[in-house]
Amino acid sequence: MPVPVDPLEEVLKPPPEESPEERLLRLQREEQARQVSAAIDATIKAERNACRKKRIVRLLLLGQSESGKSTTLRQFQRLYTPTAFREERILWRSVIQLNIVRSIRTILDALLTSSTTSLHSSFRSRSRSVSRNPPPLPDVLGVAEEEIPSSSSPRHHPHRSGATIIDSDGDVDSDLDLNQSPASASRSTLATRHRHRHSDTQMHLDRDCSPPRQNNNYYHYHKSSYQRQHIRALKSRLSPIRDIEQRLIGQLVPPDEEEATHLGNGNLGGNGIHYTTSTSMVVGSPGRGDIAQGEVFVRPTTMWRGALARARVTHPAFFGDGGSASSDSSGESTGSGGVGSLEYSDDIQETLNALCADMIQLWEDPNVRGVLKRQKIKLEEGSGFFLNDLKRVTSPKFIPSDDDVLKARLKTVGVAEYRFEMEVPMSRDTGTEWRIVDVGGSRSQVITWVPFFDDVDAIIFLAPISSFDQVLTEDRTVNRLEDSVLLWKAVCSNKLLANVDLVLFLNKCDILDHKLRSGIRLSKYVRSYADRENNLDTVSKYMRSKFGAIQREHSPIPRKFYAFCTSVTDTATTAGIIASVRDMVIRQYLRQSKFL
Ligand SMILES: Nc1nc2c(ncn2[C@@H]2O[C@H](COP(=O)(O)OP(=O)(O)OP(=O)(O)O)[C@@H](O)[C@H]2O)c(=O)[nH]1
Ligand SMILES: [Mg+2]
Repeated sequence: MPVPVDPLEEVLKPPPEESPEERLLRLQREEQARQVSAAIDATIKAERNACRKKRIVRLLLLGQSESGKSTTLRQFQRLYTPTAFREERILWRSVIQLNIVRSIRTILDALLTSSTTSLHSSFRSRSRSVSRNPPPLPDVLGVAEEEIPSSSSPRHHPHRSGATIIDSDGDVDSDLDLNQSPASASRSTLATRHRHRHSDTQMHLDRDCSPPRQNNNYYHYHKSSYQRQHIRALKSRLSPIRDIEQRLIGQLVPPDEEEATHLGNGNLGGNGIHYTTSTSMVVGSPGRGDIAQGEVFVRPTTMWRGALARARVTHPAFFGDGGSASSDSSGESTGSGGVGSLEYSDDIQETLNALCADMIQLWEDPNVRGVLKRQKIKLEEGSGFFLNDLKRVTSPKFIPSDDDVLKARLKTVGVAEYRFEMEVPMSRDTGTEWRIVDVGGSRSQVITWVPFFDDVDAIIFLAPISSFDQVLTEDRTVNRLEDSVLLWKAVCSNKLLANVDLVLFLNKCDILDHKLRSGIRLSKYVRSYADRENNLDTVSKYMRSKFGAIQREHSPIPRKFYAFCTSVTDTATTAGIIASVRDMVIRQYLRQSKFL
C-alpha cells in the first residue's frame, strides 16, 4: 500500500541543492517565524486570561414606581461615567419640556373641573373642610401579621381586612376600622360620596346665583370677574401646550417604535424579550395598571436617546472636554468653552420660551394656587417639577444641568441592564464591569423582575418614605408606604435572593422633611409611631428599625443589610452613599469569588 505524501512536508522541504549560506538564511527565517508565532500565542493566552479574570458585578435596583431607581442609576452614571453622562444631558431637555408641559396641563385640567375663578371658593373650602378629615391609614409598620399577611411573590398584595377608601378627588378618606365589615365600609364610602355630591350641588347653586347685593361683595364680584377673565385668557394663550405634548411624545419615540409611549391610548405594546443593543435588554410590556395612569413612558433602552439624538444640539461648551457644564440662572451653559451656537433650532423650546411669561403667571396666580390646594394637587412634591425654574429651563439655550437631569421624570417600563466600566476606577475596582439593572416599578411590571434575580451581587431597594400620606397611582386604594413595605417583605423572603446582600435606600428624605416640618403628622398614618417626635431624625430612625426588623424576620438565612436615608436627587449627599455602596458591593463580590 503506497504511503500518503504529506503535502506540507513537500512544501517545507529544503531545496535539493541548498548552499550552506542559503541554509543559514532559511534557518534564520524559520526561527523568526517561530518567534512571531509564539508571540501571537502568548497574546491570545494573555487576553483569554484577562477575560477570565474580568469581574462582572451585577446590581439590581428595585422598588415601587417613582421610588427613585432610575435616578439612582443616573447618579451612578454621573459619578462613574461622567463623559457619557455629560454628553447625554442635552437629550434630557425634551424630557424636561415634557415634564413642564404636563405640569401646566395638570393645572389647566384642574381649572376645567373647578369653580375656582368664581366668587365661591371660600364657601367651597369651608364646606370641604367640614366634610373631610382623613382618618389614619392601616398601620403598615406595626408589622401586625394579620393586617399585612406576608407574600411570597412581590406581585401579590393580599387583600386586607380594612379597606382604604378613596374619595372622588383621590384622597385617602378612611380605612381605619379594621373590624369594619365590607358592607359597612361600602356604606361609609357611599355616605362620603353623598356628602361630596351634596357640597358640589351647593356650589353649583351658588355659582348660578346673581351678583351679591352688599357693596363689599359687589367689589369682590367685579374683582373676581376680572380674575376669571384673566385666567380664561391665560388658558387660551396656553392652549398650544396640548399640541406640544403630542409633538414631544412623537420626538421621544422613534417612528419605527411600534409600542405605545402614551399609556392611556389603549395600546398595550408588545410582549416578550427584545434585544435592543449589546448592552441593554428589554422585557415585558406595560399592563393595565399603567394604562390607568396616562403617564408617558419610554422603554429603558437607548432607543429614545437615539430618537432624540436626531434632534441633537451641538454645543461646544457642552460636549467639550470635561468642563463642568452647569447652567447659570439664564439657563445658559457655563462650561469652560463658552456658549456655542445652536446647530439645531428646537422650535418646541422656542414655543415654550414664548409661553414662559404666561406659564409663570398661571403658576403664580393665587386663585390657581387655591384651586390646586383645594384639589390637593401638590405639584411641588411630584416628579419632574420645574415650574419654579420656568425662566431658566425655557430659555432658548438651556442645557440641562446635572441636577436637572436627576430631577427629570421619565417612567420606566421593562427592564434594562446598563453595562459600564468606571471611567476612573478605584484600586479594587480596576477591570470590573458593572451591570446595573433598572426595572419598571409599577405593579404590572413587578412580574418582569424575577428573571433578573439570578446571579445578582447586591440589591438596592428604594423605599420612598415620604409617601406615607399618598396612594399608588396605579391602584388608588393602596397606600404607597404600605406598598413599599409589602414589596420589601417579598424581596427579603424571596429564596432566589437569599444570598444577596440588601442595601435599603429610605429615599425622598428631603420631601419627608418638608412634609413633617409643614405639620403633617406621621402618627396619623402610621399608628404605631404613636407620640414620638415628628421630625426627620426620629422618623428615619424609626423607619430604618422597622424595615430592618422585617428583613431579619423574613430573610430565609441571615445576610448583610445596610440602610441609608437618602435624597437621591441631591448630588452632594448621594455621592458619598454611592461610593460606600460601591465599596461594599466590590468587597462582597471579592469575598464571594474568594479573591480576598
Ligand atoms: N425630591 C426628590 N425627588 C426624587 C428623589 N428621588 C427621586 N426623585 C424624583 O422622583 C421622580 C421619580 O424617580 P425615578 O427615578 O424616575 O423613579 P423610578 O423608581 O425609576 O420609577 P419607575 O420608572 O416608574 O419605576 C423623578 O422625577 C426624580 O427626580 C428624592 O430623593 N427627592
Ligand atoms: Mg425608572
